[in-house]
Amino acid sequence: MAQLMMHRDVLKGYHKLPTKVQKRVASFMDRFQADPSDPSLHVHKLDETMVDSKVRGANLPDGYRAIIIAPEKGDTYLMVHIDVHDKAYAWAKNKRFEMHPKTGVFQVFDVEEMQSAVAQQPETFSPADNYPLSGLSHDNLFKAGVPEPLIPAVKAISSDESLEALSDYLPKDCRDVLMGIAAGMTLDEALDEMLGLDATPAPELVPDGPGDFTNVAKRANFDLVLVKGEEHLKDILQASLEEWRIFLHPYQKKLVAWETKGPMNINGSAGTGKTVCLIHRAVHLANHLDNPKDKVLLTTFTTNLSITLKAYIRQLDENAADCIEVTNLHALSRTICTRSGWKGRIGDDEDFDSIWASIWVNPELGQLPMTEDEMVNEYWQVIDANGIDNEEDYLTTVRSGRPRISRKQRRQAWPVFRAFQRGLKKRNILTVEGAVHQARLSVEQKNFHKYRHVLVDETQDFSLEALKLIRSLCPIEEGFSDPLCTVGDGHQRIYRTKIPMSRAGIEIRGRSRRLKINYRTSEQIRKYAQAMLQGIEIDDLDGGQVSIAGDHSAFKGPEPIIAPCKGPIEEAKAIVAWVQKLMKDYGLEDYAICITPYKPEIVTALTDANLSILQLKPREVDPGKDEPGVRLGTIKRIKGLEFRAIALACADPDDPMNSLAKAEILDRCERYVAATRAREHLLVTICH
Ligand SMILES: Nc1ncnc2c1ncn2[C@@H]1O[C@H](COP(=O)(O)OP(=O)(O)OP(=O)(O)O)[C@@H](O)[C@H]1O
Repeated sequence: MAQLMMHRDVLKGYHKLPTKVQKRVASFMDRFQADPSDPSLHVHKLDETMVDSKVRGANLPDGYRAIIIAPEKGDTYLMVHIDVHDKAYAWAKNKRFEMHPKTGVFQVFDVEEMQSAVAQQPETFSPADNYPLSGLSHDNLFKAGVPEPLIPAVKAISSDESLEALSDYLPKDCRDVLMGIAAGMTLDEALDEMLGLDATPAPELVPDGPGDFTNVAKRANFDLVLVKGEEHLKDILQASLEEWRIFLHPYQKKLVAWETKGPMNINGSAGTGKTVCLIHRAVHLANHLDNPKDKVLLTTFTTNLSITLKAYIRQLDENAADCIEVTNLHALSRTICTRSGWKGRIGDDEDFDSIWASIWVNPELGQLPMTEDEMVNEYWQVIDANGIDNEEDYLTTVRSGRPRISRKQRRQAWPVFRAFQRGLKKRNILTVEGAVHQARLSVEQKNFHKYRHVLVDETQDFSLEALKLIRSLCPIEEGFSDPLCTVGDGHQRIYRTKIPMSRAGIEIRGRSRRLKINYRTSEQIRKYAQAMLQGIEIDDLDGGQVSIAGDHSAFKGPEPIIAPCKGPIEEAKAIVAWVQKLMKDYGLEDYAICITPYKPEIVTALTDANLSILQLKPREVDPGKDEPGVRLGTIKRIKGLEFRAIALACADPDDPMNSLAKAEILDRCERYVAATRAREHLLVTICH
């Protein structure tokens, strides 16, 4: 029986096709797979007009045509395009559709188009000295996945500008590998890190010639999915096509199924598909559980993200979802404490203020080594965050990122901290971190079970205690495979200073991998956001530094707009004008636009302009297209969300955006997080 694979672009454009065409394509699937030569399907050769003789046309209603690529070997066919007759054939005319004989990746390319792009390169692109791509031989370019007919054109690339300009004409796999090499990787490193491919792929992964599409699904495939029939097509398309469910990058696929003996880590800048990887991995592990009683834990730092993940897991695989517990760290800690017999509650600011107040008025309070405010800060940042409950641990703890204090000062401070902890105990309350600490002790004392697999998102924001809790919940001592997978990004740490995972006994050395292709944000916004953190050493979550070499976005877009404004009224006006332009000129819906942080002047100006608004509340899901309104949210609230357009309202003279070099690292990272929520459009208002 024949197989029919569909291209990502066909599926992406499916809902825009006339209903009659959609219906015919759906019924076509089953009939074609039963007999591709069935004359009622009207599939015909187009030899004379097409550069590639494998191209076939299939008649659809209303003058539409599907472009189908027939194999030269095997019986796997590819449906790669649908449009009205003339447009469909014009699209296919000069293209070639081939499996790369070395990398085994399916590629679509147009030699003529590439050659004319090379000829039209501006003279301002002067060749760089010792440009890494210039040194590559014909054979190595072929090994890098460049299609043979494009090699002469690629040999003409001699600067980053030229690579960037020609990247739109290269198949994306070889674009990614070439970008890796241009950023300083060796060819083998680039194949591994940009594509997830071994330098010498296993023989079964290499096609038997460029026209052999057999086993495409098992290879490093970006864009093709095997559609088993009409029902399967419906399932793939659901309400709208969610590309992340169907089309993983080959490197993401590799990480999803990577079998490890110990904890593994995935890092990558914002928007590189870490969470997508984690969701797929959770489902993959749930589908391979040996014991039906075993459970997978998927946890996050923020409540908002855990709500989103729960929905995504169900969307991906209903059955697997039953074996996956999705919860955020604090809810998890509370559950463990309660199930282990604790009957208290988590305190709030009022409780804590009243305990501190009782300490400051105690006549026996000795001399303080710092101000009261500094003492309170020290408690939350050091004692609470590290789960310290005795003086010796406080004297020896590493206080990274905190102002220096002597051992004598620590000794003087400890009785105050002990008094605070006694105050908590007397009232039978825990701090949030205290609950994490109690939870860890409960698990270590075997009052709560371990999970078969644990997966963690937003690990960069976990405290040492939280990391220790995670460590205690996964079966590392038992020697089970894939005990823990952590995901995080040092660029996005907005709650605390860095803590190497090894300090919590989580050893990821040799099992840490980095994703480099940004799917969310245009290249222009990615570069702008990255520059906001220039000069800051970004860690790999384990005490090392990350390299952003080779990082790039999957698509391009307009440059971010920087608007200097004199005061909040002018800022609000600039934002309203920008929102109106996006809606009028780019057809953006109001719910696809978000303003952060927001101020009363902005709310008034939007309302006066008859624009509806929706304030994003903590712990409530963004209703998306179901509820209109320009979104307004704090930076912390919009972490984990994404929008087609973001306005970062930073015109207040005190906003860190106006003096980035002097700003606190956490503030800079917050602004990085906000900017990278934007897919296509970014407006930044700054102080004039
Ligand atoms: N293989 C893929 N194909 C298409 N889209 C993808 C793919 N992987 C991820 N995406 C999309 O890219 C966006 C970012 O993905 P994701 O949230 O997983 O990234 P992330 O690295 O976790 O981001 P952040 O750290 O900023 O939260 C999402 O819209 C997601 O659907």
